[in-house]
Amino acid sequence: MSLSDFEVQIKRMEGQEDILLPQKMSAAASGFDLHAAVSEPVVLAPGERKLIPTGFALSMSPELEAQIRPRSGLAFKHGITTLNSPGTIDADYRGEVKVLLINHGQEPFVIQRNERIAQMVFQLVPQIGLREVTELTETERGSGGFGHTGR
Ligand SMILES: O=c1ccn([C@H]2C[C@H](O)[C@@H](COP(=O)(O)OP(=O)(O)OP(=O)(O)O)O2)c(=O)[nH]1
Ligand SMILES: [Mg+2]
Repeated sequence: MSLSDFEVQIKRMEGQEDILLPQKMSAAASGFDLHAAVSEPVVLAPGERKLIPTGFALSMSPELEAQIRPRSGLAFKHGITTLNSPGTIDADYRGEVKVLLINHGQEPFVIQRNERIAQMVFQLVPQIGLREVTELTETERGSGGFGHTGR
């Protein structure tokens, strides 16, 4: 199997010639790190959320999706995470990819242009057909959930 089984097209937004494109930081990293395409430094106050542009848009085949996930280092050190984690980039979305960051930390956090703010992981999406029925198959678990097997 080749190293790139799928080609995803990426297009810079206008005026973003200097923005770093998503980048894998190690050979087998699962995510491409995403860079902030802010025109000037952006401050996230404690508790504040902001939509941060990345400077690019994507085109991929319908069998794929991209997930926007937090970087654990930012989460651990600064309480910075993605609010809608994992964010969903639909295969047919052609707008700019954006990252919804929230500051769960105690200190203001400054985002600089081209800083790595999140990561993007591509996933296969099985094509599912939903079929309505009146009876579901029986299982041992049945409707037990939400901790019914204990803590
Ligand atoms: O973190 C994210 C999440 C979403 N999107 C873009 C791509 C995605 O395809 C689109 C819609 O996202 P989603 O389906 O999560 O949001 P929605 O509230 O259901 O909006 P819509 O009604 O447009 O589907 O917004 C991003 O750029 N970043
Ligand atoms: Mg949606």
